Amino acid sequence: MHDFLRKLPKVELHLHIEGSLEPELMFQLAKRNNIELPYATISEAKAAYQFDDLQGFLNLYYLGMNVLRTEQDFYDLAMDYFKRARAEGVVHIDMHFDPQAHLQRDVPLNVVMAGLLRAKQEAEASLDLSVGMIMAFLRDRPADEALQVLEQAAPYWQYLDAIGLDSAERNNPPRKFQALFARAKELGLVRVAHAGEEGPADYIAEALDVLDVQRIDHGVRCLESSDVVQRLREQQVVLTVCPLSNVSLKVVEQLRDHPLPKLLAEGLKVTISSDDPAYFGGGLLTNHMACADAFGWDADLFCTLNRNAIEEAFTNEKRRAELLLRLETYRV
Ligand code: HPA
Ligand SMILES: [Zn+2]
Repeated sequence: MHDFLRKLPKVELHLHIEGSLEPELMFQLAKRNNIELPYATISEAKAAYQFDDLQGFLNLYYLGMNVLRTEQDFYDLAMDYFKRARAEGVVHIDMHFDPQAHLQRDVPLNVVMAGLLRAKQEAEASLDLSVGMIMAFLRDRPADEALQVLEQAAPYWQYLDAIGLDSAERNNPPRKFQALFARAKELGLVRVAHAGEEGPADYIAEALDVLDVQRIDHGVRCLESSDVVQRLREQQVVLTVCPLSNVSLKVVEQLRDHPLPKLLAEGLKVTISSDDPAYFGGGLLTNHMACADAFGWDADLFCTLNRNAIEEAFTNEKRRAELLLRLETYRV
């Protein structure tokens, strides 16, 4: 099965590019930019990646990205991940990025966008990898700051596939960002949001009702409400489930306890993603392999999960048709 999964054309809809920053690159960029790291060695950094919850992870995630300063840094960050993912058989990535986390450190939006867009264009031209762009807003920051950043991003609206909502979920309900999401809708931007990772099932319903999102990132806690499950099933709202992330952040104790089999049994539109691969023990292939080991899934199921992801990916219809064909050809 592992060999099948390695070659399977895989698509991930939920990846934070800043969470793909491997300690090796973090050390290189720290040196290049003359920045002191809180870790003496690469192995010390890796050893620190033990989390009790989402907040524990976010603290190190925001610390790590402090090495990102120049356009070249953002290009290197993204291209490093794109090459690694492509070598693992990934053919499309919808990439979240967190402008507020960089603006707070006085890294301007044009630096972030120029680096990421250059990497995207190069990946699409030369790596046979398509990339969607999701500008994410930090839900533990003020709502009016998010609105200002969206307005400030006007020159880049044309390059965005969607806006997203991430960071600390508890006590930051979707409704806090009603105005932001209404503005994004007015601009014709697609909307997605993290909901039901650490927050309750209510937040999933609220993200659908108040933010009018097209996707739910994570969403695993939907199982706590049969109403929410029914709704997700009826509307076939895609869930971007991140198995190894959920284990690392103790949403579940171990992968065998993960609700993925239940989500599938409920008839939900499930996909698999890596979330923050540098922090959670591996990329999309590793997540697939871990699920194969934990749940004994067959090839058909993995094809279905990736077909779901292709159907929902932020790409053009030509690329979508090409990826669907490639998946079907691989299956037989
Ligand atoms: O898993 C996550 N959840 C919420 N916010 C995040 N920002 C990066 N990764 C995550
Ligand atoms: Zn996430």
